[in-house]
Amino acid sequence: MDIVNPALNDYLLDHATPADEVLRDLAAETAATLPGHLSMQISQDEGALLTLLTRLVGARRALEVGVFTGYSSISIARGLAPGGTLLACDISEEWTSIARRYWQRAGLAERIELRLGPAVDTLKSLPDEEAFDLAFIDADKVGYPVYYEETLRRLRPGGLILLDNTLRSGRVVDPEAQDPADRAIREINDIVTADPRVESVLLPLRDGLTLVRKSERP
Ligand SMILES: C[S@@+](CC[C@H](N)C(=O)[O-])C[C@H]1O[C@@H](n2cnc3c(N)ncnc32)[C@H](O)[C@@H]1O
Repeated sequence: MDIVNPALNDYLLDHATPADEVLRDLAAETAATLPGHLSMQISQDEGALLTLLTRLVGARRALEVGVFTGYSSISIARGLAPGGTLLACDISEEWTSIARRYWQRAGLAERIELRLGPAVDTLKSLPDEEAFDLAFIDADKVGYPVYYEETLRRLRPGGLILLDNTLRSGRVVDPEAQDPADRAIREINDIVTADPRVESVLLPLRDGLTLVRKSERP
């Protein structure tokens, strides 16, 4: 199911900050070497939004769950405040080796720390303190409920969590869509909406992007 009319999609892409040469080359290399996985990469307008939101939050410490070949990590790292850093989690040595090359080329290698391994283990191994200003969650969908909880407890009040693919190509409203990822996305969408600790909105950007702001303490 197209979330947005395809012609409008093209128009939206044409009216966001364009990708620079590094991101264009990364998208081209991903398309050429991993064509079967290209849909995992975020789009140019979503990348522009990540940079913009990271700047708006004034993020110095960011977290990413799901790196792939590095498009979103570059987009986030570019929006960080001076001296800011990104902790990037993934399980794939192969895919993140491409990311590492592009982080280097973008001049961001010193600001991004890669942790390889199941993200749930990485998150649970982090100190239990409100260290992060912004987090982007874009890994295996069945993990979203636990990634959300482990991230929220480590997010500062006023910080932002971004959950990607929260429309699942429209499958969230198809009663016949019942695979584990479909169920997990419906579950996390319901959890976030009912969570008194946050305010949130699900945007129909690409495959759905949910913005979740952790409320200040009363
Ligand atoms: C949709 S892709 C991420 C796309 C990326 N954000 C981008 O902009 O190109 C999902 C990533 O999650 C990773 N992943 C899947 N299961 C994981 C897990 N249990 N722990 C950590 N990473 C995982 C995959 O290796 C893959 O790179």
